Amino acid sequence: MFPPAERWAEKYRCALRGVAVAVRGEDSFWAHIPATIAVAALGFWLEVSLTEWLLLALCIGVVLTAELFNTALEHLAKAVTSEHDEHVRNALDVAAAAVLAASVMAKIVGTVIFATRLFG
Ligand SMILES: Nc1ncnc2c1ncn2[C@@H]1O[C@H](COP(=O)(O)OP(=O)(O)OP(=O)(O)O)[C@@H](O)[C@H]1O
Repeated sequence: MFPPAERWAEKYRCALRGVAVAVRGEDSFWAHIPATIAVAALGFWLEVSLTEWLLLALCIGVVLTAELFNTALEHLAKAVTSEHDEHVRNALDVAAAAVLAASVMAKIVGTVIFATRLFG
């Protein structure tokens, strides 16, 4: 059955709390802010098309989503053990690799869009 409205409200409250936890506790989250501002500024300056805006927004969303999952795993890892554990290490490194992969892909898409506008 479809959850009642109060359950949805609770789900959204938890999700928004998750955003607050990630933004407050995670330095690397803030590293994406200058890049996001630079992308938006370049987008306005170079007057990118609607499709290009959507692609850029998708890239930013994917990077931030990967960062949220990475932060979630870091919290879980801290709860599981404070000892050195190779499985925890692998899980955290793979999560960090996901952020790296999303960031590299976003940089490629952004560079192609802006370079095409500048030199195309
Ligand atoms: N319990 C553990 N066992 C083994 N390796 C670990 C463990 N905790 C962390 N590591 C290693 O340290 C790396 C960094 O861990 P983590 O991301 O939790 O710390 P951090 O440097 O504080 O990161 P951030 O600044 O993003 O919070 C991990 O990618 C992993 O390789």
